[in-house]
Amino acid sequence: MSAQQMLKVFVTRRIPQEGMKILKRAGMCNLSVWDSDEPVPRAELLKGVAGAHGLLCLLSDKIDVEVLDAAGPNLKVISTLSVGFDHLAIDEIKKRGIRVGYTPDVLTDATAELTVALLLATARRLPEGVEEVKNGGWSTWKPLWLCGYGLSGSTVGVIGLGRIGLAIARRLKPFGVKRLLYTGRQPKPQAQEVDGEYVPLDTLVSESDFVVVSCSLTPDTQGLCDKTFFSKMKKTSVFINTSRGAVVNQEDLFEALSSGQIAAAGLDVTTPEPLPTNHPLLTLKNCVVLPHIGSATYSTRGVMSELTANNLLAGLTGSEMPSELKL
Ligand SMILES: O=CC(=O)O
Repeated sequence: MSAQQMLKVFVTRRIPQEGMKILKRAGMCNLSVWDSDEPVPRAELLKGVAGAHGLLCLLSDKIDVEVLDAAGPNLKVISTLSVGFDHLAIDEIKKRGIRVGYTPDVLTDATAELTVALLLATARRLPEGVEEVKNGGWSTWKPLWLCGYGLSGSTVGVIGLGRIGLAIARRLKPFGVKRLLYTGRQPKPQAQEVDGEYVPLDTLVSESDFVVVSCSLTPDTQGLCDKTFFSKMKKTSVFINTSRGAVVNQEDLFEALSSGQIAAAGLDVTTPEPLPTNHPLLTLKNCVVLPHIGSATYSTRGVMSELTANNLLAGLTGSEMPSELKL
């Protein structure tokens, strides 16, 4: 391709080299990269995207009308290095005939694994235990010290039995889970594999010992876990969220945790991200907060970046994408 024919692509962050290699090797992109581990400032995003044919972005980049306008009519494809797409103004993107690539499947195992790790860490109070060892709080073996809750014989409720929800359920069942409840828009045939019982949300919330949120963020799920939701949970139950922070009303969660309405919470996602270090949730021993690392294994992030690059190239050439979001 001649220099004039090269297609302009803006990449909003330094991404794993696997993906960059694919983009460079394709020889059709005039690449402009925000070459940093930190998010691109809004002004730089608006500047960088101007005239672009392709945009490779992250879940922390809000791609709204302003960005689409700044890009202008050349923009053919947006490829996000994430399975979630709540950061994209989908209606507007669709209206403009822009295609969207995303990264389902390749991060399912890593995210499910992290969810299990967070659930166990929260339920068995691992961060508190580690802290006590370091600060001298470990005086002797005590029968009731640092007791938590176990999965064996428990009821687990999964909100959203999609790819990741099912992968979480599959991993939790062998711990001796007695009942596996789930909710969602409709019953899923694949729930059979984990003996999943499709129940109304209220039943799931009130009967589960562990409530695991694994749904996508939509207008229907925004703020779903609020005061009323937490008031229906058992006092001994544990709440886990590895989907999106905005599914939870954090003030109501703080109240539920600090009043003893629920036993504990483990969050890999918050609003905002990062959660300010003076946030009330961080003062609670029964709240374990992780910095949105669900898919963070070296290999998963490598494969995600490859898929993101291949989606982008397919969008630029008008061919079939490995993972296109149906708009
Ligand atoms: O949250 C992570 C993702 O959407 O990929």
